[in-house]
Amino acid sequence: MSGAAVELTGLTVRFVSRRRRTVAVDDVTLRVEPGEFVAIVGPSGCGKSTLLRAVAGLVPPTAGSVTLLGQPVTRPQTDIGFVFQRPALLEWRGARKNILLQAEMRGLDRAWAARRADELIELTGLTGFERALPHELSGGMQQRVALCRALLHQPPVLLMDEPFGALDALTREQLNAELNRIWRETGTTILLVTHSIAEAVFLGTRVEVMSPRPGRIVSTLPVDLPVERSYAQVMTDERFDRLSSSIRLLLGAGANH
Ligand SMILES: Nc1ncnc2c1ncn2[C@@H]1O[C@H](COP(=O)(O)OP(=O)(O)OP(=O)(O)O)[C@@H](O)[C@H]1O
Repeated sequence: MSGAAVELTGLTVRFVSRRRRTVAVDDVTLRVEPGEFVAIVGPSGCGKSTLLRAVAGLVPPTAGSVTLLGQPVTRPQTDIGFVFQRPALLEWRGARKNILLQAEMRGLDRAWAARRADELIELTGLTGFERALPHELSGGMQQRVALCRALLHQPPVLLMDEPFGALDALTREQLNAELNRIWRETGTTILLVTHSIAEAVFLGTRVEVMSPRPGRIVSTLPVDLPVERSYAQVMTDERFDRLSSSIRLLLGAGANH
């Protein structure tokens, strides 16, 4: 079927080494429409990162298939954006130059890339810190730089693997609110892996809950909250409580197996 931003069909990923065989992802079928924000939660080691890596073409499926914008994924995908838990910035380059690295690697038009970098710097509140080196930036600001770098080439799909896991709770909330705005303003399709139930519900248009390894999708929960979200509003919304409790229950139930 065409039209999906990402489509996984019976995706299974098995790792085989001399010592062990691990089924990291087991028969996952998932369709993500353009513009959706899908949050993926699951117990540690259940295969969430492997699933994202399969979408990026960094891990080949053992069985099943992955398509990105209707095309089969058979090699590392260069059009997508990827944000990891650690920002992985070059220590000797300022914020703006770290963002522009993406343009240099892709040979993008320099004037276009410079304008785009400035837009993103403004969008993420980094104005005034363009020349600051990574060690002069807070963890939250470093992650903003990584986000700008991932968005520079206007990827249709952004993969995020626990991007705010290393940040303190307040910075995390602030970045969640910013990510909600960036997602709305750019229309990017986002797949986010997170350990935080609150983050998943706050950001997602739906939450996919995975089982302990071998990772399967045990439940899909649509998030029936307005597209534009503020923490203060969402945290007091009874739909947030209801969804969070359901997810907690599903994760707890899974842990007993
Ligand atoms: N390249 C690899 N080679 C062998 N085994 C791997 C490889 N990558 C992941 N695994 C194994 O696959 C399983 C799933 O790992 P993965 O990192 O996808 O889980 P996760 O849900 O993202 O974990 P966490 O939440 O702790 O980050 C783990 O048992 C892991 O040891």
